Amino acid sequence: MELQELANILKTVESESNSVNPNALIKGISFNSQEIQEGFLFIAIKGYQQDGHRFINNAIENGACGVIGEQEITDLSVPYFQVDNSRNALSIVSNHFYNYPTNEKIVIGVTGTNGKTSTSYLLRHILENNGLSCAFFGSTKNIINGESYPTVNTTPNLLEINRLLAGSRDEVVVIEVSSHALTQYRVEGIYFDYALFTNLSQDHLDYHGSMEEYFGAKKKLFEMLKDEGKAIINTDDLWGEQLARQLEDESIPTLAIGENEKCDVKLESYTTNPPSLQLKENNESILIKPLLYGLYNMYNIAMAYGTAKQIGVNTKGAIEAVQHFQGIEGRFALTELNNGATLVVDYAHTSDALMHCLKTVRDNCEGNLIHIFGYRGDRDPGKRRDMISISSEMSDRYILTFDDLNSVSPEEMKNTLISYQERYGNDKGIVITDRTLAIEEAVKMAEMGDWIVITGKGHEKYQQQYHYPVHNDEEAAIYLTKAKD
Ligand SMILES: CC(=O)N[C@H]1[C@@H](OP(=O)(O)OP(=O)(O)OC[C@H]2O[C@@H](n3ccc(=O)[nH]c3=O)[C@H](O)[C@@H]2O)O[C@H](CO)[C@@H](O)[C@@H]1O[C@H](C)C(=O)N[C@@H](C)C(=O)N[C@H](CCC(=O)O)C(=O)O
Ligand SMILES: Nc1ncnc2c1ncn2[C@@H]1O[C@H](COP(=O)(O)OP(=O)(O)OP(=O)(O)O)[C@@H](O)[C@H]1O
Repeated sequence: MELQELANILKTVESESNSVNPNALIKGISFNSQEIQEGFLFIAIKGYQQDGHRFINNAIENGACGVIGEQEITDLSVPYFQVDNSRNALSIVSNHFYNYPTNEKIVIGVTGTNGKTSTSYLLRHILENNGLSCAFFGSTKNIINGESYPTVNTTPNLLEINRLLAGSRDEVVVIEVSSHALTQYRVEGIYFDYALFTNLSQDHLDYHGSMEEYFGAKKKLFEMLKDEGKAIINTDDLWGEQLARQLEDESIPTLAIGENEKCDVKLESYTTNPPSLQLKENNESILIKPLLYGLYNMYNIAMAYGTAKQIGVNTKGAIEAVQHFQGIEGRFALTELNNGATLVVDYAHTSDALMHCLKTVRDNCEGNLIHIFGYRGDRDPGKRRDMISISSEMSDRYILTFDDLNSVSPEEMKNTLISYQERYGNDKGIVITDRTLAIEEAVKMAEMGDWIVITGKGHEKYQQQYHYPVHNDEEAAIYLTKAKD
């Protein structure tokens, strides 16, 4: 891509500059001045922490051959292109630079508050087991040509997506699409073949302001469907039902998943212990015996199954694949501990997910349920009261502890935990701020047949250092039960 093409691509004009070579070939793109190399294009983004426009000179010193930004700037030594929205420009330019790699693939976006990762993994597993290679972008990792790559965000920006997809031989790409990504134009310019909506419940209101705005952000995904694309919606969720109605008004084809008789894939019945799911599709009854626990996973399965069928997977192949799916790291991950207790490590960090997780444990646990959880620093405080209410109601004992503190000081989070316990907790609960000491206490309390449930971090490594030298919840519980012997 040549520098002089940019004005056309971005529908803007180049500002006056002393530039020597407007025909220069752009060798790479970055929105981080520190990653700029000779011949790269720098895109200045006004972020939430810093303003990228402040780093334009730094980018030029590092070799930028051109700059895109939102501010009016006239005196740069390289061509400058002023745009209304730099994040959108990043998507537009990266699509041109990499020659629209998503155009070659069946593109599936999965959104919703909970269940994006679970549904996406299930779907990828069904497709891969039925001969369709599938790239994946999500909160745990990205997968291209079967190779895993680390990720910072649930949804990377289009520059990163395109960079990885440029070398992809996969026929399908499944992308977990967060509401942040939709408001930050991270997937702008992708046209989706299928867009999935799992559910919506309170989260991220610190960012979106209200549930209506949060829903509005999620809805953007369905405006990005191809003309022949299809929405796949859990209509048992109230927001899902609303979305389906709106899309019907807009004549966007929808596949409804739920318990209602009118649903295209109907959840006829299910048992959670042992797990089994009876679906009805085109008057045909389909029995699936998955390895996954929890009613919520029956919905995740129905969503993934319905999508795979749309893509052309046959019923038998889809059922077989679901039945062999082993689960996902950090999502209702079960371990039998040395002391005879069962450990569940789960990523639940909303009140809805917590309710589903603890309900699933209750369905399976005959002994006591000991729950350990915390509140993540810098994340929506509006969900905290419901989280403690659910835990204090559904568990036999609970321990409030640290989750990632992010920018919050240990003292402040300690006071928050004590205050929530005093105001909304009950006498089943205690506060032990050090997460590993909290797990040690739970291990001491637990007897044969009890379940210890640790939520919030799932597969993730600890951000802070704790008393015991372990890196995640599962490791901590195993280490501490061994230590108890
Ligand atoms: C609050 C937020 O969403 N931040 C996202 C945003 O970063 P930002 O633009 O605010 O970054 P910034 O630090 O202010 O920097 C502004 C600009 O200056 C540039 N800079 C900075 C320093 C320098 O020396 N030179 C330079 O050029 C930076 O590269 C950047 O372009 O854009 C980045 C690139 O796309 C994201 O990686 C980053 O996600 C951060 C890591 C994050 O934690 N986001 C969370 C809230 C998030 O997006 N979560 C959702 C999942 C939610 C869910 O659970 O469902 C997700 O999709 O991950
Ligand atoms: N369909 C669902 N409905 C409600 N809760 C769910 C559902 N699926 C999963 N959960 C709960 O939410 C937790 C996170 O699941 P998952 O990682 O699939 O969601 P996610 O939407 O990808 O979350 P995040 O965006 O935070 O990564 C699970 O560990 C489980 O407790």
